[in-house]
Amino acid sequence: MKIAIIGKGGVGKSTITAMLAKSLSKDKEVLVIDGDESNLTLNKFLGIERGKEFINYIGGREGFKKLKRSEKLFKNKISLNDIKEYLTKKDNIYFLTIGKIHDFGEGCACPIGALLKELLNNLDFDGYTIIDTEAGLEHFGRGVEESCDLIILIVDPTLESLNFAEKVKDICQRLGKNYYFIINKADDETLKILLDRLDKDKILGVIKENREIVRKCLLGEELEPVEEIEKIAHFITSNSKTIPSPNL
Ligand SMILES: Nc1ncnc2c1ncn2[C@@H]1O[C@H](COP(=O)(O)OP(=O)(O)OP(=O)(O)O)[C@@H](O)[C@H]1O
Repeated sequence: MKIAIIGKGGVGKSTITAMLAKSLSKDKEVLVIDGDESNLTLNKFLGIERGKEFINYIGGREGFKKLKRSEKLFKNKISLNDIKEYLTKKDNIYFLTIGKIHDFGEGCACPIGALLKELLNNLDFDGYTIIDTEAGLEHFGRGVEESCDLIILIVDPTLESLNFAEKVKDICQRLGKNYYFIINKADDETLKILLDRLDKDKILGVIKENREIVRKCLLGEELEPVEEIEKIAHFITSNSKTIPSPNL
């Protein structure tokens, strides 16, 4: 099962990816894919070393430029064994980083998005794959979610997140993709407003504003799943073959 974690900048995508991965890994192996070209914290939240960037598999940016437009990046299915030199692992969790922007004038993130999409389309892995996407909606434009089974939008208490939720609902319904929201960082007052504005049957869970998460994130420490994440993971594991479809 492939799960894309999406949302505007800073809503808690990496935080929730890490906690959800830990929780789901009690059920099956998990592959966490860092598809965000700028953020360098996800592996820390998982307590895993960062491995070699997967973009090197196709010869880096230079290799990507040499590919013909119509050329498929992968001719066959890709197993974890095929890409093992790029993976790091701890307990039941594998970690893969697609690529990062390292330098001024290096170029856009298109190769990273294209590689991620092709990898997901060809991935042969029986566990849970969780993709921490870059902030914003560009990944939809690139078709990264093409092969994802579930899209989880992280919503924080901002108007921008609510607008984002409308757009995601519209795109997912047109694509026939299963989508849910997780509300993050809300307090009692803002939660009431969010619950009023979002489709209730699409809310997977609510993670309240949590000072311990703030402290651990600031220190770059490993995160342990909060109770609400355990409940969300339980919902996913017990519905993994039949996650209810959106009302199209
Ligand atoms: N439940 C929470 N309560 C309070 N603060 C939180 C919570 N979840 C996340 N945060 C704070 O939000 C910050 C940003 O989280 P995170 O890096 O996961 O966001 P992101 O959406 O992945 O960001 P980016 O868009 O930059 O990739 C964290 O460093 C943490 O301080």
